[in-house]
Amino acid sequence: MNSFTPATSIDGQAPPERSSGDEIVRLVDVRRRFGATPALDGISLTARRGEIVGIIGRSGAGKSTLIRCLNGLERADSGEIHIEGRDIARLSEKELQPLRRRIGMVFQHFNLLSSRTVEENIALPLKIEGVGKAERLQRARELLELVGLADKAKAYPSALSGGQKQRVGIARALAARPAILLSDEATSALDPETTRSILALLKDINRKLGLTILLITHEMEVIRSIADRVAVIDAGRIVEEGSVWTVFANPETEIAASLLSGARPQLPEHIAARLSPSSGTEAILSVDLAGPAAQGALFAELSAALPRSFRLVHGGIDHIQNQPVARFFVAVPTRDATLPAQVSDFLKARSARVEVLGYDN
Ligand SMILES: Nc1ncnc2c1ncn2[C@@H]1O[C@H](COP(=O)(O)OP(=O)(O)OP(=O)(O)O)[C@@H](O)[C@H]1O
Repeated sequence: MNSFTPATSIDGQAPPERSSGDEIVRLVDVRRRFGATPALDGISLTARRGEIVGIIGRSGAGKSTLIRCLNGLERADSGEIHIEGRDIARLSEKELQPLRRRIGMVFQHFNLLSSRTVEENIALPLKIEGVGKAERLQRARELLELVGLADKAKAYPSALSGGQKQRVGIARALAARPAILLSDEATSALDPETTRSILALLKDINRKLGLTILLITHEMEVIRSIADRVAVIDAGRIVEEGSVWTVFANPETEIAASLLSGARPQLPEHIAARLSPSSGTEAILSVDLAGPAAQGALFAELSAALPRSFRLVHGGIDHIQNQPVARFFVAVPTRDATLPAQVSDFLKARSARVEVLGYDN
């Protein structure tokens, strides 16, 4: 794990406290159309200071358009885009410049300049701002320390691994002390282990600097690891939004459930393939539980109340944002035709979501 200098040595101040009115980003009914395609079809979203908000959607959902509207590279057709209280939709190109510096961008393919050293890459945004050489190199060294690459200041990007390049990309994004870090698929080009270390770095930076992070991704695992809140975007609309653990526990839309499919237990394929919709010796039930409901001895109680009423087929308990999120698949014998309904009623009375998926023999 990397060692970090405290926030005070980076920004000269402690991370700010989060309060309910502390909105850094506020989008109100943002629309952007390309010909007949509504790329953004009325997006409303907020991010508070110090919050990590994940925005997830499939290819073509509107994520890139949303990013370009947020950083002022694209103009929305209508709606409001407030960054730290200022509506950028109403600003001229000149007025936009200083506001753009409030948003640090981290890219999927790092976008480092191969002809510049690591410290020069990090210092570049400050050079463009006219900051003196000594000051910007000092800042670059602080940031290299923060991202765990103090020994790579004089290296060129070609000598770095993908994970190290992304650390440099993150350091560069922080150079101008932004209020928001906009991460555009920052881990999509990295292997799983490097992904974990980059996500851990983003989380540490978020905690230590109190930085707001917007995490744009198509991977639920990324959201699961570090986001506080998630917004699911589809066809230019936010179709679902909530704290990460509640969306994982109870996805309300098909698109969210489908994006989640790799990140939570599914009925094994070979069992799913042979299920009959109407009859069999066992009913196969999915059982979803989360939060306080997942903390009790549910299956022990079920066993005591209805002996030999089920067997566990698959599943487990995850912990997301320190909340238990459980998903099990159970097989209930149908020799007593009322047993599946009895089991289902017992579990539902204890706040489980239960669905009969089909019948097996
Ligand atoms: N410049 C453009 N001209 C025409 N259509 C566009 C343009 N930019 C985006 N679109 C369309 O708008 C919709 C949203 O595209 P966008 O690139 O924002 O999606 P995305 O979620 O970022 O997808 P991906 O993950 O593949 O990058 C798509 O239907 C896309 O074809």
